Amino acid sequence: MRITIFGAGAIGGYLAAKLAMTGRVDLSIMARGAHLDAIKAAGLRLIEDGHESVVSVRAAAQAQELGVQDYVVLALKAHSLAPALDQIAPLLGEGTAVVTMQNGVPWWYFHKIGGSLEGTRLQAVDPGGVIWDRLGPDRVIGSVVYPAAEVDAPGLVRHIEGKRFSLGEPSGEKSERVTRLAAEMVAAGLQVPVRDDIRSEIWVKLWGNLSFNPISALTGSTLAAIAADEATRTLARTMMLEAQAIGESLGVRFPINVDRRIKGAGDVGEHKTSMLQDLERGRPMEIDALVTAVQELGRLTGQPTPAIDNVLALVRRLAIERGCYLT
Ligand SMILES: NC(=O)C1=CN([C@@H]2O[C@H](COP(=O)(O)OP(=O)(O)OC[C@H]3O[C@@H](n4cnc5c(N)ncnc54)[C@H](OP(=O)(O)O)[C@@H]3O)[C@@H](O)[C@H]2O)C=CC1
Ligand SMILES: CC(C)(CO)C(=O)C(=O)O
Repeated sequence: MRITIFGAGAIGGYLAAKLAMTGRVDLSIMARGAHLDAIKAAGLRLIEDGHESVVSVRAAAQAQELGVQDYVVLALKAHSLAPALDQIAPLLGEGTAVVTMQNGVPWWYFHKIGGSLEGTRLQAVDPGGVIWDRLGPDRVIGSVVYPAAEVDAPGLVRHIEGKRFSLGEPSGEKSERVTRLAAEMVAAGLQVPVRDDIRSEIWVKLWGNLSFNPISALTGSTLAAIAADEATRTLARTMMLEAQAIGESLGVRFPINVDRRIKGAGDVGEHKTSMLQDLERGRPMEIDALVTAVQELGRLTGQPTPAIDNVLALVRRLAIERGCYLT
């Protein structure tokens, strides 16, 4: 099985190291800059459970060096995907599956959903529909990423916690391609449930991200602090209820209530969200996939989003001022 992980940063690097350790798959990664140089020179290093491992993995800057794959795992930040399309193209053959491992609303959301919105392209995550046109939604396997990881230094990934990567076809079908990939990831020690309704799980993760992430970036607060402060907790809750109405109007089943989801986010503790970390490091923030896309879904479904609109206006402005917003 030929697998390329495109964007082997925190999550892609963690997954690559775990898969490489099994020796069961023909694995490659696409990386760039000092990270690529370090992996080529000394292997991919992973710190997990206090133990450092080094794995040898084929690493490339140009997809032509790797050729057509069975699976391409996209572990880029959402805003990095459109600029990478030319680089991804040589990896794709007729039967190549593409696994999208991004937080937020995925660009393929309205593929095989049925109903009047079938085939709708989301401008917030796929301006002009170029990702849809170039990758093709039929290739897609969706996912929800639960592990937390960071790149500590070029070539060095630190796993923080979590081993679950849920997978699911947009159609809900338990296809051979999704079950085969899940089996390889399970063999690598990961927890990989195959879902028949991946969109509902995307929403539960998104629920926290669309509210806690921008509030944390605006306030500099951790998840625990936002959940403990009555005013910020109420703001997060209001945003989440707006999002829940949108999701439910799209047929999503929320398996838990909003207060349980807030408690779950708060229980993560004194942890800075990825959006706050990106702001502090001067890196592009995933605002459009996590927040703007939800606003767009609100417009599409006729659901009002006043709290989301206000927080989005502020966090986008902050990101522009700090040079952390990619348009
Ligand atoms: N980190 C985490 O704990 C979690 C992350 N997620 C989600 O997973 C996704 C990935 O996040 P994360 O792993 O943190 O992101 P990272 O920034 O750590 O990794 C992305 C990697 O892709 C590389 N990249 C981007 N464009 C290209 C390109 N054209 N060619 C080669 N390499 C490229 C980046 O390089 P460069 O650094 O040079 O830009 C970087 O190494 C995001 O959607 C995130 O929200 C979800 C759950 C937890
Ligand atoms: C920690 C968490 C769950 C915040 O909602 C997250 O996914 C992120 O930081 O992006």
